[in-house]
Amino acid sequence: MFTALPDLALRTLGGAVVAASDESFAEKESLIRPGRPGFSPATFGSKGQVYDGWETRRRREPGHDWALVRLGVPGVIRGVVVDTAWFKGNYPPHARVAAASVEGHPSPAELLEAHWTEIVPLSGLKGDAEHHFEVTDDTRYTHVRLDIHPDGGVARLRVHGEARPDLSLYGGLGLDLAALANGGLVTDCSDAYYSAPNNVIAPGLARHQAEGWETARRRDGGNDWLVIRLAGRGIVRLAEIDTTNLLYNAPGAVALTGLDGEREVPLLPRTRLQPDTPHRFRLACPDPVTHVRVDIYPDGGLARVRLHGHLA
Ligand SMILES: NC(=O)NC(NC(N)=O)C(=O)[O-]
Repeated sequence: MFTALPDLALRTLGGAVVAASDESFAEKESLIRPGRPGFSPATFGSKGQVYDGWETRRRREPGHDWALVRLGVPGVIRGVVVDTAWFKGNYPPHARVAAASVEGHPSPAELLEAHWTEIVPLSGLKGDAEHHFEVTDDTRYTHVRLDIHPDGGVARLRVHGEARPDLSLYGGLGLDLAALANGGLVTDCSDAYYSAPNNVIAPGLARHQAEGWETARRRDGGNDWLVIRLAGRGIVRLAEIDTTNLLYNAPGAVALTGLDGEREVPLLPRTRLQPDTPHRFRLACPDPVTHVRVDIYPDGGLARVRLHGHLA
C-alpha cells in the first residue's frame, strides 16, 4: 500500500504549490494541506461557495488548468492520490500527473520549461472521491505537475514515496539520522491505531497529539514499538524522545536498540519518561547501525524521535 509511505508534497514537509494556471475560486495551496478536506454547505463568500481545495474558474476558451508542486523532499514516487472531496458539480472530469527532476532553486518559468515525464496518464475522475494511482518509475523527482481537464476543483494531491535527499551537503557534518527530510523512514511498527508512525520523524514540533504517533491501549501485557531505517548507516550520539502533547497517554518508559544486519546493539536501556516532555539522552555506543528500534512501555505513542549523529 503506497499510502503508508510519507506524502513528499505535504506542506509540513516543506512542499509548495509554486504556480497554477488559475485559482479564481479557491487557493492552490490547499492541494498540499495536511488533514482531510472539510466542507461547510451553503457557505458563500464574495467569489462563490467556499471549498477546501484548489478550484479554477469555468473556462470559456480551449485549454486546461495546471498546478506545479515542489516536493518537500526529493524522492522516488510510488503513488499519487487525486482527491476531489466535496467537489461534486465542479470536479474536473480528467486529470494527469507528470514529474520532473530539476536541481537548484528553479523559478516557476524555468519549471514550465523543464522536461516532464508522465507518471499518471490522463485518467477519468469522479466527483467527491479519492483516486489512487500507483506509480512504477524509479526516478528521483523534485517536482510534480497536476493537469486537470478542462477545469474545476481538486481538494488534495498526495504524492507518496521514498525520500532521497542530497546528503552530500552534510559531508563531515552531524545530522538527524532519523529525519524524514534526511531520508529516514519508519519501516515497521506494532500499531498505528490513532496516528501514523512516520509522524515522529517529520520536521518541526507536533502541534497536537494527532501530529505524533499514537497507539491503541494495549491489553496483552506486551509493548508497542517502531523501527526507523536511518538516512544511512551511522553512529547515533544523541536521542531526542519527545512526549509533547501526550498528557495522559505517554509511555512510562522507552528503550532504543540499534540494528546492523543480524546484530542488535543496545543504544539506550529501558529509561523512564515523563508526559508532555522533550527528553534528550546522550548515547555512548560507538557502533554504526542502519536501523533503530524504539520500544515504548507499554503503549501510548510519541510526538517526535530525533537521532543525531554521523554517517559512517
Ligand atoms: N466555488 C464555487 O462556487 N464553485 C461552483 N459553484 C458552486 N455552487 O459550488 C462553480 O464551479 O461554479
